[in-house]
Amino acid sequence: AIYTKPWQLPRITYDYIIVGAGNAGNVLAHALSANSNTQVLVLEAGVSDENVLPAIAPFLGPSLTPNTPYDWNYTVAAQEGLDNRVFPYPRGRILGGCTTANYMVHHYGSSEDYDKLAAITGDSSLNWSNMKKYIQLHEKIVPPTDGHDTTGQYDPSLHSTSGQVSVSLPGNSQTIDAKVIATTEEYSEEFPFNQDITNGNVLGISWVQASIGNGVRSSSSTSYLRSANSRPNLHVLINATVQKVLQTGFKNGKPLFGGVLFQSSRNQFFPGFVLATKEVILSAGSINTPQILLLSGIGPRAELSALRIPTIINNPSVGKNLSDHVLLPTIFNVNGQESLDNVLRGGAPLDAALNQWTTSKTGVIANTVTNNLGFLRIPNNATIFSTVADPATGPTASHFELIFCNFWLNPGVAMPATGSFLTIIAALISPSSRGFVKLASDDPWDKPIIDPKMVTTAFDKFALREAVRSAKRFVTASAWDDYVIGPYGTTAGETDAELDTHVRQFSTTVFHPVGTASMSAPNSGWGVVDPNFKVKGAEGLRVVDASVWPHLPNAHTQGPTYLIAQRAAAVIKAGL
Ligand SMILES: Cc1cc2nc3c(=O)[nH]c(=O)nc-3n(C[C@H](O)[C@H](O)[C@H](O)COP(=O)(O)OP(=O)(O)OC[C@H]3O[C@@H](n4cnc5c(N)ncnc54)[C@H](O)[C@@H]3O)c2cc1C
Repeated sequence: AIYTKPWQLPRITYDYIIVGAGNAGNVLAHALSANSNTQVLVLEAGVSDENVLPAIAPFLGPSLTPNTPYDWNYTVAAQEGLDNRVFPYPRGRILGGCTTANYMVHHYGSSEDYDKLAAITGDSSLNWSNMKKYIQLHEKIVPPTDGHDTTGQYDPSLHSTSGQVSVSLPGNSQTIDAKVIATTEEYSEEFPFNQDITNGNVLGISWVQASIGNGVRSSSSTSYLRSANSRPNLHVLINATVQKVLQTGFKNGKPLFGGVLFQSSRNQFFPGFVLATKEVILSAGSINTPQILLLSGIGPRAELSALRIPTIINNPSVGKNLSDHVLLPTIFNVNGQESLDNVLRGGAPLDAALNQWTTSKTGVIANTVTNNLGFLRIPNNATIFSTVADPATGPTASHFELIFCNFWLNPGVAMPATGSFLTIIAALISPSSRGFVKLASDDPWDKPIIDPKMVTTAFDKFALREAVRSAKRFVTASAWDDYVIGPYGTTAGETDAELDTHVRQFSTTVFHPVGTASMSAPNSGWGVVDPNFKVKGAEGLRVVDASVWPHLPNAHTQGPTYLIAQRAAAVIKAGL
């Protein structure tokens, strides 16, 4: 059941307490409560997702963030690599977490992302050949809402029809789709068609798979949580912001964390207190998980002491190693009225689209923001590799991604009042820049300092320049001849200096932070959790969310987080 007030909770002692009903947290809630003798509590800071229209209607999803009641409303520290700009850093604060607030692109990444994780941790069960089996438990592939023939657009043999989260091909075809696919035929060497990246090879241009079923969003809340919610042994408390985990004793000579303090609001005088007899599991995401660890006295001693927080476990890695995919719009002026810009400008076209979705769950609103994307590599003989090591997770992993959007998309920059646009987002997939999350104070209600240090390395600058050049080459294929008029604004830059200016002025985030509670080998000198997700130096405490990825996967991060959470559920159930 879902409770809204702390005093409604039927118990104060549970077997497992999960912090965060997000992407990973709801997978664990579903898996651990499957045993009716196991008492499970989930504490979620955010609000209910019920009847929140933009959380249901896919194309409205981007309006859930930034700066709304459903967002943690973070901003990044001034980014020195980006002209010291400050911009929003959205995170879902709602049942389902980021899976309720995200843009629904859904896939798992490169086999090399998992094989590298296995190599780093020394645990072969994290390699792709083992991890891909969790797709069966996780995913339920369903037909697109427009019912079109998907033959050749994906490989059914790689997918599951019996899991929890609905996944589908685009449900609303667009004018640019055929041009993208025609380009993969004309320029098949540089931009090959890849039928389905679920096979672990991401390189090439593909049809998007999205966490959408029957024209509505499928989140960890509408799937995993909803299907477990009637179990009497699963309690979920929303509006409950965890302040810290508490040491309740010692076990095996290590501090044991068996208690959790939470508040409904900053003004609540007595915090709520609950106890876990087995484990506390932090699934609060890449920003809030390190925040809670630090507030609990687990982190770099010098940083904690400066804020008068007693250090229980001195671990310099907590909050460090933050990395994120960089989002850089490359925008083109295009002919005609068939882009979606008129829908986005509101008025009659938007009303008609909303009406169609309300009555039939079809049309523009039933779809996410893109129908095609591609993962690409910088050539092996590129000059940059004579001075820096390749940061990709492997030789068949990518350096950048192109995402094709049939409209103006430039976060934080208002769209022009007239005109039609094509945006090819160039996303940096293998950044070598690393940043951090740290506390601003010892007050759990103060926002942490988030500094991803975007585009602060020579590789990242090089890769983004090449990504823009790649996007511009893409639209020189003949399919675009009568459509693309030319690059808009600073997308037109040709020289390195011009493109660097474009990068500094318009780069933001694809919202994929990872690494702040990195997984590493049990006895390595860095990292926060071991390969079984246990916090190093602690008893009774695990971290299971995107923060454990030591490197960014070649994917939008919900799919890899779902697989990691499935793995964690198996590990916990096996008593590892
Ligand atoms: C705007 C946006 C668009 C995105 N688009 C995509 C996309 O198209 N495809 C894709 O694959 N990925 C996308 N992502 C990223 C992806 O959704 C996330 O990386 C992933 O879901 C993170 O999972 P998580 O379990 O680590 O954290 P989350 O899903 O964020 O879950 C953390 C949960 O913990 C709760 N919480 C945090 N602190 C506390 C506390 N102190 N007490 C109690 N509860 C707490 C949060 O409210 C949240 O519900 C997007 C993200 C955003 C924000």
